[in-house]
Amino acid sequence: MNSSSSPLLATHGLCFSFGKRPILHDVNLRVEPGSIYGFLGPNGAGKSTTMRLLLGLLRPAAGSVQLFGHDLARHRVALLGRVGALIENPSLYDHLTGHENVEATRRLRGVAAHRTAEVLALVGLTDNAHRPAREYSLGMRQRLGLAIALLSDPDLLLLDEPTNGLDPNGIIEMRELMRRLRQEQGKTIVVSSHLINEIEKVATHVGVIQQGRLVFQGSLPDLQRLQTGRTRLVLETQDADTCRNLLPRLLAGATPAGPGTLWLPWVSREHTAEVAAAVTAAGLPLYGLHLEQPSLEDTFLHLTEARPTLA
Ligand SMILES: Nc1ncnc2c1ncn2[C@@H]1O[C@H](COP(=O)(O)OP(=O)(O)OP(=O)(O)O)[C@@H](O)[C@H]1O
Repeated sequence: MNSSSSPLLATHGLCFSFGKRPILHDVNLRVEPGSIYGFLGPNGAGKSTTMRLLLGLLRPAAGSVQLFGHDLARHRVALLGRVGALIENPSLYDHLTGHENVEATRRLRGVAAHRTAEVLALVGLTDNAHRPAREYSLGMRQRLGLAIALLSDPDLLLLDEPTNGLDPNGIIEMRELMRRLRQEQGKTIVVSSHLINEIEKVATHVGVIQQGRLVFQGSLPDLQRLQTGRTRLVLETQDADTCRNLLPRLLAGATPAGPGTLWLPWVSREHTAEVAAAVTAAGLPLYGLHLEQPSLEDTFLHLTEARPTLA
């Protein structure tokens, strides 16, 4: 991550507890301007709680939130004026049309009248703007919620699981919308999810939270490099234990993965050749030797299962 530019959003040692129960521990987020920051973590990891802290809806037990280089606690109103949020399902008036829903908030917030048509166009709802919201699909409701969040033309968008419950089409539309908002409107977006496969399609940067701790933060290529680093060599033989006992030095790092299967961390082509030669020389059958690269999802699960060391 480019550490020379100043982040648009940063948290410093953010801690939070619900009553006596600690929920977030020393979370240091860093979101660069113009990025789509995928905030990933399994259910209950603390994503929504973090989002609420970023919006000043909860007060940290320790640590601070900086938005646009300023302390949120000290300049709450001014800073949050530059943030749009979609937290949970948007609360809409079902009997009003999409257009009327946007208008209701626009008037309340004193935003210029031309913004209504603009935000409806941005989220692709112009053609359906005059239908009642109760006729909208979940995806359309989410986009209407986003339109409302965009009214004041915020620099930063905080979207908490915006694709939750959407059908595949709705997910694609939301993803394309996020991309467009970044590329054409210059928005910075923090989007939470529990699905790496979803986030890797849209995010430029990723933060992984597990049990209230940030266990990884970096660019998407950083995460992909971590995945490559977990490539393993799969050795198929008659009996994995015998093989390990006969070649203790060479197979010291091997993990049994089945009666006749060993996993080894991948080192090099030469090492692979050495393993093949040694197994054969020891008189053991070599049924197979191949490389296996874990999926990004495997790497994500590994991160969220392992204890934190990478943040
Ligand atoms: N109001 C509350 N009072 C007490 N505990 C809470 C409250 N809200 C959330 N929690 C607990 O805080 C932890 C973090 O919850 P949070 O909603 O932030 O997780 P999450 O990562 O957003 O997961 P999910 O996707 O399931 O919402 C969970 O263990 C949850 O049970």
